[in-house]
Amino acid sequence: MATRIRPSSKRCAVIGGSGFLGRHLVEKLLSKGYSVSVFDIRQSYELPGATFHQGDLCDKQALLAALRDVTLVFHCASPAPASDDKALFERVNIQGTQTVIQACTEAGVQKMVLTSSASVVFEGTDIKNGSEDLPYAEKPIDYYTETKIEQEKLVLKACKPDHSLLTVAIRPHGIFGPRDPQLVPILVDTARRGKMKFIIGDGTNLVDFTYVENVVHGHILAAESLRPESPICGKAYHITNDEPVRFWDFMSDVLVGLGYAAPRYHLPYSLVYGLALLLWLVSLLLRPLVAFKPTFTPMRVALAGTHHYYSVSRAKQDMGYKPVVSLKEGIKRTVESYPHLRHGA
Ligand SMILES: NC(=O)C1=CN([C@@H]2O[C@H](COP(=O)(O)OP(=O)(O)OC[C@H]3O[C@@H](n4cnc5c(N)ncnc54)[C@H](O)[C@@H]3O)[C@@H](O)[C@H]2O)C=CC1
Ligand SMILES: CC(C)CCC[C@@H](C)[C@H]1CC[C@H]2C3=C(CC[C@]12C)[C@@]1(C)CCC(=O)C[C@@H]1CC3
Repeated sequence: MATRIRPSSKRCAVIGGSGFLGRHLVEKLLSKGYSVSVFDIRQSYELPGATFHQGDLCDKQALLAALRDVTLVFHCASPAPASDDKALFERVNIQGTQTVIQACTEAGVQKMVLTSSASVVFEGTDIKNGSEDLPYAEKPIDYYTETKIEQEKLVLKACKPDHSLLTVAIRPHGIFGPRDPQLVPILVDTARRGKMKFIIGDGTNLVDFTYVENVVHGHILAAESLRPESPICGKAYHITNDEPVRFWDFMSDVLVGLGYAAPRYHLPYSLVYGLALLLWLVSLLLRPLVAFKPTFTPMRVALAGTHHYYSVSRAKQDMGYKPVVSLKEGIKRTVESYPHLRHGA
């Protein structure tokens, strides 16, 4: 009689593994002895121990090929928030995530860890030490957030009481670190265009920025804690640096570290928000004729001018989470990793 080989519990898949967070996750998993199947619409690197599967996560057959013998799936794929493309967000984050869940079920995957976002509860107004009990945003600040909410609901609902599939969602906030394609490059681009002179509001608003290795650590802890009897099944967890910082101090540290001047002049929050909203509406109306993307979108202004930091007590209690890299060290490593973005480079 043929014996069925049990898939190894150290064989996992990272959907979105070519991205910023995905690649850091793949590297850490490999260093911990996992073998990794990387699934993404693009291949951005090669690594021993990682097998690449290029495909769209909306394509179940392509996913099934990548999930063969896999027991654990990390789903960290999403279109970039800056794409501002409603149809794309819906197709990838909602329908695509449904397809990922179906593929996991058909392939016999036992555990799934979703990268959600702390922004699923953010409506553009202050959140101070917010817990996971806050309700989902009724008026999310953009399409990206709207679809991240639906995505998280789908994944948490897919957690099966018969334990055939266990799921958990990680909600990071403001991820930064080497190879980040968003935060530092946008900041530097804005500074190079002479637009980082202003502080939106009084500059005292506290925000979470999370070093990428802490986000990776939270994901792996969640995966390794996900067992039928575990309290984390079907739940969402904030993962941050647990060191809320003034938004404008963080921006200034990165800018000054790279040789640029820190912003100095204050502008009233409501004025900048109103202007950003107006500009966004104009860009929407003109979209068929000219494509221009404002730097100061209403979403970025809201993120830059309000308090939004989150409690990680639940992750500490249920999975023993503790950040592994401090904010200061994270900023240092990040600044050092971008020599080409230094002033004058
Ligand atoms: N960067 C941040 O500050 C935060 C990010 N997140 C979440 O973390 C996750 C990872 O984000 P990042 O690494 O920053 O983004 P990223 O853009 O670097 O990575 C996303 C990856 O998903 C892939 N992808 C997109 N559509 C796909 C599709 N249809 N099929 C297969 N692959 C597809 C992309 O090619 C890319 O490699 C996302 O789910 C994002 O929503 C959550 C909170 C904060
Ligand atoms: C032009 C400046 C006012 C701001 C430049 C920095 C911003 C590009 C970033 C500051 C906070 C970041 C952030 C995200 C993207 C990059 C920033 C807006 C997210 C929207 C990424 C996706 C998420 O899930 C939430 C993040 C919140 C913080």
